[in-house]
Amino acid sequence: MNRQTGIIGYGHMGSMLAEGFLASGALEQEELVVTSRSLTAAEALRTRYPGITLAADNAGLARRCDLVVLCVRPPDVQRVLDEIIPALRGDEHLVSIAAAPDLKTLEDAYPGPVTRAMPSILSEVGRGTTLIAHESRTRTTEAERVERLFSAIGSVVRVGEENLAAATVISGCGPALIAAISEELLHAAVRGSDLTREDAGRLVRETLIGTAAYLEATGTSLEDLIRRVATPGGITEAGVAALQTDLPPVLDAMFERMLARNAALLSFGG
Ligand SMILES: NC(=O)C1=CN([C@@H]2O[C@H](COP(=O)(O)OP(=O)(O)OC[C@H]3O[C@@H](n4cnc5c(N)ncnc54)[C@H](O)[C@@H]3O)[C@@H](O)[C@H]2O)C=CC1
Ligand SMILES: O=C(O)[C@@H]1CCC=N1
Repeated sequence: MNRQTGIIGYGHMGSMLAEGFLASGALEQEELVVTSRSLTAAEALRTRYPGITLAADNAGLARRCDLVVLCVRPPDVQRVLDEIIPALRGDEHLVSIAAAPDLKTLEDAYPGPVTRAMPSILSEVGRGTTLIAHESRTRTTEAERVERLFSAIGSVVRVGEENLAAATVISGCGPALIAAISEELLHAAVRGSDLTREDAGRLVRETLIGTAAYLEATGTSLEDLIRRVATPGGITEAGVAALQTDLPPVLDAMFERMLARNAALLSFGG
């Protein structure tokens, strides 16, 4: 039986997964096949890992692999499925990392085992969580193989598909959300003081990195961290109180918009 793993779409995520699976040793070079609309970027990977295969097209990749990971954007998924399904026997494991379509659509399109995996860019540094939702046809051995693969680049959390969108907001989208909030802190400091953008930016970045390191090293909860920094009657307390009053409706609206966007992607089938 063919045991090669295929990655279709060598963009931000596809390249991160290919690099991570190879660097961690989760896949041997000979076990990986990659294809994409343009193979230029993947050719650089093959220079470093000469044993990998670059397939000329998606159907060619599908014919070689028993595990196929779709790493294209939601609007491109259907076209890729149309190309690969005729080339698959029907027992290969199809894994989609796209925000859409949902498992039901994938399951209706393809008779074999199907899984949705939602990685995070943080797996590029080994610190991301991949959310995994398997459909009912996926057998334990197949589920475990996929989870082992993604565990090599970070942690894996199984979620029911009904919670995948909400969990994606936190883990998959989270790095961008935290970066956007940090950027707003930077802008507020520049608007409200004589700090230069460069100085405020450096402080925000160091504080962000330091906060993550502190949480990790001490195991402190977010709530306790707030208590440790916010001296009673001090300046942090004033800022935290402002955030606790004004942020919940902002974040509720953000969450709602993100889930609505996710639902729209799902209803277009991508
Ligand atoms: N960027 C992120 O942090 C995350 C993205 N995702 C999902 O991952 C998927 C990919 O996202 P990115 O890597 O950010 O996008 P991207 O645009 O960087 O990469 C997509 C790649 O697919 C290739 N492609 C497009 N059509 C193709 C086709 N017909 N055949 C073969 N290759 C094709 C493109 O050339 C490109 O290299 C999306 O569906 C997204 O929902 C999931 C979790 C996190
Ligand atoms: O923004 C997106 O749609 C993708 C899914 C999770 C992170 N990036």
